[in-house]
Amino acid sequence: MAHILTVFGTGEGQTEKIADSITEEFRARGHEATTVNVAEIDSELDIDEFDAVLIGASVHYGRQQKSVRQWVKTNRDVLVRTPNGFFQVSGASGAKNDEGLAEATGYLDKFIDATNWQPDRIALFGGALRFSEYGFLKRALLKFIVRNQEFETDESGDAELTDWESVVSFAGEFAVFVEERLGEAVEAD
Ligand SMILES: Cc1cc2nc3c(=O)[nH]c(=O)nc-3n(C[C@H](O)[C@H](O)[C@H](O)COP(=O)(O)O)c2cc1C
Repeated sequence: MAHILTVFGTGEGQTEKIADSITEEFRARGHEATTVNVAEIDSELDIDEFDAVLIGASVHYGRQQKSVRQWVKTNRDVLVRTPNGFFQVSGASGAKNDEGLAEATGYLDKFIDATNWQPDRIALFGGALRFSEYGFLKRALLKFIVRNQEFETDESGDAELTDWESVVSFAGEFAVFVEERLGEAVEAD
């Protein structure tokens, strides 16, 4: 059994929902999982005590949370010698076309450049567009950002672009990668 740390940044909670789903899958596979919001992280948390580290961040105005970038930079030395992964949540990844993928990959490349960290495993997930919960300015800006995107909305005009099956399968693949790196065989339930 591995102890996997997941650290995530979130603006409106979608990345937390995704981190929770990943955590559930780690536990279902017999691993211990600790999941923390980077904004609430305990300064005493010692990442050396974990067997693997997964980082998650969402994209707002073209960038991931500064606090996530900062945390990665601070912990980079330990991170690179621990099995690690990164998942990014964005509106662009919810677009099922090449432009969306190119945009999401562009955000990721900037993150890798800024942190000087090349994650072992990477996933790009679509986020959620909760227009009904934003104020006027935020709603207008987000509508502009996703203007070329097609998506289905619910009765309040919101859209969840997250493919939950991909989230669970990434969690499973990451768990297997960690097991292999640790040379352990963990029996799935
Ligand atoms: C103010 C705002 C700005 C956003 N900017 C972008 C953006 O530049 N590119 C993009 O692909 N998605 C953008 N999004 C979509 C978010 O990535 C998406 O809503 C995601 O689910 C947010 O995750 P979170 O709730 O964990 O913060 C933006 C969303 C908001 C609310």
